[in-house]
Amino acid sequence: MAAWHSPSAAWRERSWWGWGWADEALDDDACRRLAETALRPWMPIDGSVLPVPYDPVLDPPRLIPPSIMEEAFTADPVIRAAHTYGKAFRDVVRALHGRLENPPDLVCHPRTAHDVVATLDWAEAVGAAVVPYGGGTSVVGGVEYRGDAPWISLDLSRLNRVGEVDEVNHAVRVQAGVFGPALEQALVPHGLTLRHYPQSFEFSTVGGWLATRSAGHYATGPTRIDDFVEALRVITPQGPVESLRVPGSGAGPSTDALFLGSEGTLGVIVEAWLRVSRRPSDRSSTSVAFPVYGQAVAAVRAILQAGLRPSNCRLLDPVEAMLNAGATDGQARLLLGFEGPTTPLLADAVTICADHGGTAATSSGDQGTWRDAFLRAPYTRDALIRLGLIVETVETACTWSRFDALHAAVIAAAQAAAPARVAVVTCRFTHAYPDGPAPYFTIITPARRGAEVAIWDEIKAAVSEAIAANGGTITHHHAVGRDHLPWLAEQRDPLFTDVLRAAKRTLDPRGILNPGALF
Ligand SMILES: Cc1cc2nc3c(=O)[nH]c(=O)nc-3n(C[C@H](O)[C@H](O)[C@H](O)COP(=O)(O)OP(=O)(O)OC[C@H]3O[C@@H](n4cnc5c(N)ncnc54)[C@H](O)[C@@H]3O)c2cc1C
Repeated sequence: MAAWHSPSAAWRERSWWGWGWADEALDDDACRRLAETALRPWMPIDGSVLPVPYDPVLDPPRLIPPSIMEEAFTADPVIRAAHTYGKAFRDVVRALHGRLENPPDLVCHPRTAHDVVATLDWAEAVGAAVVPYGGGTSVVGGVEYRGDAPWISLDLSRLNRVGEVDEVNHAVRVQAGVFGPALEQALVPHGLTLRHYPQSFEFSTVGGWLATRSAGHYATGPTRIDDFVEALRVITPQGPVESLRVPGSGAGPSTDALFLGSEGTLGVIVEAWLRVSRRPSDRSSTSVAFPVYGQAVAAVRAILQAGLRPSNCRLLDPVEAMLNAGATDGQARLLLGFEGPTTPLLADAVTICADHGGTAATSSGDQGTWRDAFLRAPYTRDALIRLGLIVETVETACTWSRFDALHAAVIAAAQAAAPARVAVVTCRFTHAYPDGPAPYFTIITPARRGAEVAIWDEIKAAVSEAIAANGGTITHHHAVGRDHLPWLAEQRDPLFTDVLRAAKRTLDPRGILNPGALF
């Protein structure tokens, strides 16, 4: 199999069909062991393992690269296959079945902003669609073109320079293709940190975070990427747009706000100034067990509303705590962490938990177990898919007063839509704010081989309806892409959609940028 350019400076093969590094995927024997030891007792599976396909065979590309930029383009089938989908369940299962009906005709790796301009000009001239691609970790069909035109996947991973680190103003200038770890490494010698990165950290890019308005690894905030952006440089088919680098501005609606979350439909983000902060001198953490889930929810709300801002505040329901933190006592777990001179703050939060019936652990063992399970989770997910399970996540945010009903409705909808009504549904808070949580549900259910995507789409539709009916957003941080469009229409005012369409017509009059996403 051809090597695919890795996000780091080194070359390492990334999986073209599944998550992450190819050499970290579970092999057939490991999948079988997983089936025997962990699954058989509670999931009806037959134990067979869907094979990993050989190198993909694709139709020949419909485009010939322009001679002046020939070296930036490739039609290598493995690279085209790798850029066909993102990394959602439905992406992995389709790739495993060899269903690569609409791969990009070409993949382009620009090295400069000028290359981006030239690629957009050329695409307009030949009538090709252009889909910006950062790390390709979208879980909402954000990097998958579903139209008929020939198309180019514009892979920005070679725009990978971390520029000036501005120690005076605590900011860094960074190109959009830089991956999270590379950015953090560049900040370490300056004693600085971004203190914000998505959980797909290793494989997602700065441009991807900005274009999707990713939410960070840390649970409370400021966790929205918007707060970290000082200024942007965006290339649109009509020319570049830049914003002014200032700490704040009341000069009308913000330029950055238009492009943050625009998912590659209005322009290609090529560079950003991001706000950074001093690396914390101190960290403290604990986990708190709660026999009553509702009490745990109330404790999280009380912590946030008391003005405490934990850097980690993840509430795992009892099933999530069992599967991912090894907690077999049937209790929920709150993983709590603070940064900075933190001991009194942690003690305050623990006191609030005790008032709600929580007991703090004497060691932070749960945190370590959970973190290890969490980092391995996408590889395990791919193995479970090969064993015939549907494993997928759904996330939202709602106000505290809506949470109980939304939580119950999502679980009921997933179970009712699952085959034979057998589904494990777990919930954790990835983020929590003074006015509400961001619940993140994991749904595991057996699939009929070959019908996985159709079954999942039914579950997803049922769950999305339940979210909408209970006042939740269709996405807190996974973005809209193509998969969330029907429910976006329910929550976004039509007049505002018209405003966005007008912006699209102005910046991208021929509609070449990521057609079908977000609108
Ligand atoms: C296992 C897993 C864990 C995840 N965990 C998190 C999490 O903790 N928090 C979170 O927020 N998300 C998470 N996600 C979702 C995803 O990782 C994020 O949306 C991430 O920000 C995408 O970054 P990327 O570089 O991979 O972007 P891509 O997937 O390449 O692109 C995403 C979208 O942005 C557009 N885009 C990409 N780069 C640019 C650019 N430079 N200019 C304009 N448009 C661009 C693309 O066209 C596409 O619409 C997770 C996904 C997976 C599979």
